[in-house]
Amino acid sequence: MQTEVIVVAAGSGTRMGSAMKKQYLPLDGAPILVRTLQTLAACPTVHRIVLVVASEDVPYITELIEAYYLSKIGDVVAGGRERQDSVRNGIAALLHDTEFVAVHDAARPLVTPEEVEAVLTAAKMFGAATLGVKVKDTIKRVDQGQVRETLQRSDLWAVHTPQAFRCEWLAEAHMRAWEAGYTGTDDASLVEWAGYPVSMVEGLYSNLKVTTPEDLVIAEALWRARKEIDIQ
Ligand SMILES: Nc1ccn([C@@H]2O[C@H](COP(=O)(O)OP(=O)(O)OP(=O)(O)O)[C@@H](O)[C@H]2O)c(=O)n1
Ligand SMILES: C[C@](O)(CO)[C@H](O)COP(=O)(O)O
Repeated sequence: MQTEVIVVAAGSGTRMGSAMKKQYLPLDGAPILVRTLQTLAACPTVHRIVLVVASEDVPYITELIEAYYLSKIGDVVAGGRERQDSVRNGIAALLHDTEFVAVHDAARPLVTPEEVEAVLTAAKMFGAATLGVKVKDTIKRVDQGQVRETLQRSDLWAVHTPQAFRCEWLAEAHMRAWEAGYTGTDDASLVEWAGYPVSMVEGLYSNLKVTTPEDLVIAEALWRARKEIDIQ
């Protein structure tokens, strides 16, 4: 059963506000993207990785692949304007016999092989699955500075990546969304919109998305703490 992962790394990292794109900033001495790719390559059920990057970064990515001996990277393709466009370009580069595909943010370098395997296992059982965590804060819906509603926290999950799918479900959802002009901030929402069920797999709070400068400080601390535990 062929399984591929699309890693989306074509964002501009605007909210990080750094001179270098956030996916290339160092995390314990190596670029965030490299940390992410090394973890995915270490997963036994991942056969091949499709890496989506900004077209101007392709020469740098080629250097990174060589310098860090990155394995399982089958294709490097150009990203699009929005994340959804980048995933769609990644889908076009999947092999024809691939049955299951996971989509992962380059900006989530702290994902563990166990999380990747868990979400892939759930997708193989149910067709589509996402990692997520129960929200810890109380969430309110606010409009024009006014609280309109306090949501039932026990129903709410913060959604992470990877998200894994039967390949034809993801491809169909993306194609239909593109035709209909439907947009979503994650791939599961497109698959839900296309009418397919999506299972939730409980992940770790540590699988944060490095988005703003404080996330990088937290990610670095978590990474080092994990390394110390591994050494002991
Ligand atoms: N056009 C885009 C936009 C985003 N991404 C990727 O999607 C993931 C999640 O996106 P986000 O964290 O929002 O990254 P950016 O879009 O780079 O951040 P910002 O919104 O702050 O510019 C990242 O790995 C990012 O590189 C992508 O491949 N193509
Ligand atoms: C896919 C995602 O990481 C799930 O949390 C998130 O939705 C990406 O969001 P962004 O809009 O690209 O920041």
